[in-house]
Amino acid sequence: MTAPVLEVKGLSKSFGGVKAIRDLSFQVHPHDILGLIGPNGSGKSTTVNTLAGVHAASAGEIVLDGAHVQTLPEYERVALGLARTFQTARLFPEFTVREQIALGAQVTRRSHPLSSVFAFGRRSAEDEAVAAHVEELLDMTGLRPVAETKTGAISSAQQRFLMIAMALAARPKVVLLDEPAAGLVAHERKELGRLIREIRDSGVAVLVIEHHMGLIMEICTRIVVLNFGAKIAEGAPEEIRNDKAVIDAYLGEAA
Ligand SMILES: Nc1ncnc2c1ncn2[C@@H]1O[C@H](COP(=O)(O)OP(=O)(O)OP(=O)(O)O)[C@@H](O)[C@H]1O
Repeated sequence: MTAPVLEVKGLSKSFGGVKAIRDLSFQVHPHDILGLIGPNGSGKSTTVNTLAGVHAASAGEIVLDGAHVQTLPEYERVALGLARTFQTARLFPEFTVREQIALGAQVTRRSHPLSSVFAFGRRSAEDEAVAAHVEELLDMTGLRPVAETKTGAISSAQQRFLMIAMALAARPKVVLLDEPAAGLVAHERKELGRLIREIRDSGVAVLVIEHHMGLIMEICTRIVVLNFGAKIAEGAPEEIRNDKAVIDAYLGEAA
């Protein structure tokens, strides 16, 4: 088996007396779409925020492609290959979709973040490479028709796809998707499922938190289930669907 691209070992996070994550361990491999599910308040968001560096871990290790990152700030984790999306859109409404995606690439760049979009004199080879990647991402995420539209004027579904494009612009090894299907209707969810598989096929491992069980069961290679901050099950979608502890804690109500 290939080495994991992301390894979480004994991770814990407490907020005062609240133990939001308890001794959590799992691995994400390069070809994984790993689902992280569980009831409300089970610790999913805290896990993503602790992996991304928004919260400092109380204990445990986070190993990204062999490097311990648990003490690094958020932007350094992004630069090392851990990108994420957010539950709510964080966009500049006056930027066009193309400009906003280019902004997501800035962590990988030495020159001005928008020099691949605006003509600040001659473009460097780096600018050309970023601009070409932005064009690929416009096609991959289906945002090409709104490339010149301001982000404040696109639909909320398009904003969700845009956040994914921004995360991918940082050329991550792993992308953390935080409830990407929230607010999407059936055909948009189908498109999202296609995109997530394409992301994985392009060599970027995916960790996805999602409440929509249809999508999770359809796209995930493996699923980790949390309850009260602890892992109660891990396995393939079929195993999780039939796991008694998972049905009792979560699927009974979600199904
Ligand atoms: N900043 C915080 N300060 C104090 N407690 C927090 C904080 N963030 C989360 N918690 C607590 O940690 C526990 C886990 O919350 P978390 O938001 O991670 O769960 P979740 O599984 O993402 O829930 P949901 O599905 O509703 O988004 C909850 O008891 C929550 O109240």
